[in-house]
Amino acid sequence: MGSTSRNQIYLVTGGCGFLGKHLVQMLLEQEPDLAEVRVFDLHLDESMRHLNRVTLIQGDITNPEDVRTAVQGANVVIHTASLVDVWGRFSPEKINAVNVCGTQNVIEACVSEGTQYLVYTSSMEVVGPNTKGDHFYRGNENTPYKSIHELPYPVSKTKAEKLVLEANGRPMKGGKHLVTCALRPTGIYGENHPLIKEFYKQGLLTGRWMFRAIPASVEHGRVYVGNVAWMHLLAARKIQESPVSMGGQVYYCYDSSPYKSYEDFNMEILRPCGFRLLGSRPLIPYFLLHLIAFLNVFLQWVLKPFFTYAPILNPYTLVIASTTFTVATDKAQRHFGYKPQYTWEESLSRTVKWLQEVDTQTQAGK
Ligand SMILES: NC(=O)c1ccc[n+]([C@@H]2O[C@H](COP(=O)([O-])OP(=O)(O)OC[C@H]3O[C@@H](n4cnc5c(N)ncnc54)[C@H](O)[C@@H]3O)[C@@H](O)[C@H]2O)c1
Ligand SMILES: C[C@@H](CO)CCC[C@@H](C)[C@H]1CC[C@H]2[C@@H]3[C@H](O)C=C4C[C@@H](O)CC[C@]4(C)[C@H]3CC[C@]12C
Repeated sequence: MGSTSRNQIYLVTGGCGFLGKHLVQMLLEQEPDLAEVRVFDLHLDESMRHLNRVTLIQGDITNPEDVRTAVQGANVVIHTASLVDVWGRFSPEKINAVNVCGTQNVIEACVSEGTQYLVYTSSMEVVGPNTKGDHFYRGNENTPYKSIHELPYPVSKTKAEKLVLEANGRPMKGGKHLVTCALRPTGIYGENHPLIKEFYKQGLLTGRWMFRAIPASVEHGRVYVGNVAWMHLLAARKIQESPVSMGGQVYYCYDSSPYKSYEDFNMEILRPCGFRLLGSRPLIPYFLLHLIAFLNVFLQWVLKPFFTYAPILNPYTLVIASTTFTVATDKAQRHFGYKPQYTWEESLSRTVKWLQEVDTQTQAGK
C-alpha cells in the first residue's frame, strides 16, 4: 500500500439501499485507502453490522443534527439517500423533505464539519424523459433537451442536484472550499433490484407469461448497479486529486448494457427463470393503457383514506416507459478514467443468478 496507509473515512448516506449496499461492498473491496465506511440510513440492514471497517449509523437525513454527527471527521460523502417514488407512495412534502432538505443538510454538514468532498447520486430524471414524450436518443451531458418536471420525485432530484452543484466552491473553515459533483444513473438494475422482483412476482400470477405493452422500438437506458457503484468510487477518488476538473460537473452513468425497450431488457433477466414475453407488438392499444393508468390514479385517490394504492402503471410511468431515453457519452472516462468494471455478460449473469435464487426460495416456500 506504500506510504498511503488506510486513512480515508467515507460516509455513504442511504448505504442500506439497493445502490448503497453495492457501493459499500465496492468500497470495502476496491478502496485500498479505506479506514472506515460509515453507513447512514433511516432503516439499517443489521446483516451489514459484522462487516469489517463498517460503522452503521441510524439517522434521518431530514434531521440536521443526525447528519452533522455522521459527517464529522469524514473525508468524503457519497449521498445516495433518497425517496425513490414515481408512484405516489409518499406525499410531495415528504419527498421534498428527504430529497431536497436532506441534501441541503448534507451540504451544510460538509461545510460546518470541514468535509471537503461530496459526490451526489442524481438521476437521469433531472433531464428526462419529459411528459411530452420527446425522445432523448443516445444523448450526452451537453445534449439540449426540453426538461419538464411535474412529479415530486423528478422535481426534487432536479432541485437537489442544483443545490449540490451550486455548493461547489463554497468556502469552508481553514481556507478550504467544498468540491461537489453529481452522477446521473439511468435505470439501475442488478442483484436485489426491487422493481425486477416486482415484475417477477406479477409474472408468477400469469403463469410466467409477460405481455408486451410498449413498442420494442422504444429504447430505455439501463446500467448495472456494480458499475454505478464503481463510478461513484472512482469519482470520489478523483474529486480529491483533481478538484478543479471534477468540481461542479455532472456525469451520466453508463456501461455496455444493451439499448432495448424496458420490457425486452427485463426479459433478458426474466427469461432464464422461465418467463416468456407474448407479442412482438404491443398487445394492448395505447389508449387503453392510458385509460388503465388514469383509472389507477382515480383508484389511488378514492382509496387514499384506507390505504396507499400505488400500482406500477400510472400516466407518468407509462410516459417514461414509452419514451426513448438513452445515453452515449465518455465524459466519465475522460474526467476520471471510468471503464465499466463488469461487462454486460457479467452484469446479466450476476443479476440472473440472484433472481434464480429468489425463484428457488419462492418455489420452496409455496
Ligand atoms: N434505482 C434506480 O433505478 C435509480 C436510477 C437513478 C438514480 N437513482 C438514485 O440512486 C439513489 C439510490 O437509489 P436506490 O434505488 O438504491 O433507492 P433505495 O430506496 O433502495 O435506497 C435509498 C436509501 O435511502 C434511505 N433513506 C430514505 N429516506 C431516508 C431518510 N429520511 N434518512 C436516511 N436515509 C433515508 C432508504 O432507507 C434507502 O435505504 C437515489 O438517490 C436515487 O434517486 C436510482
Ligand atoms: C407500462 C409497463 C408495462 O410493462 C412498464 C412500466 C415500467 C415503469 C414502471 C418503469 C419504466 C422506466 C422506469 C424508471 C427509469 O428506469 C428511471 C428511473 C430513474 C430513477 O431515478 C428512479 C426510478 C425510475 C423513475 C424508474 C421507475 C420505473 C419506470 C418508470
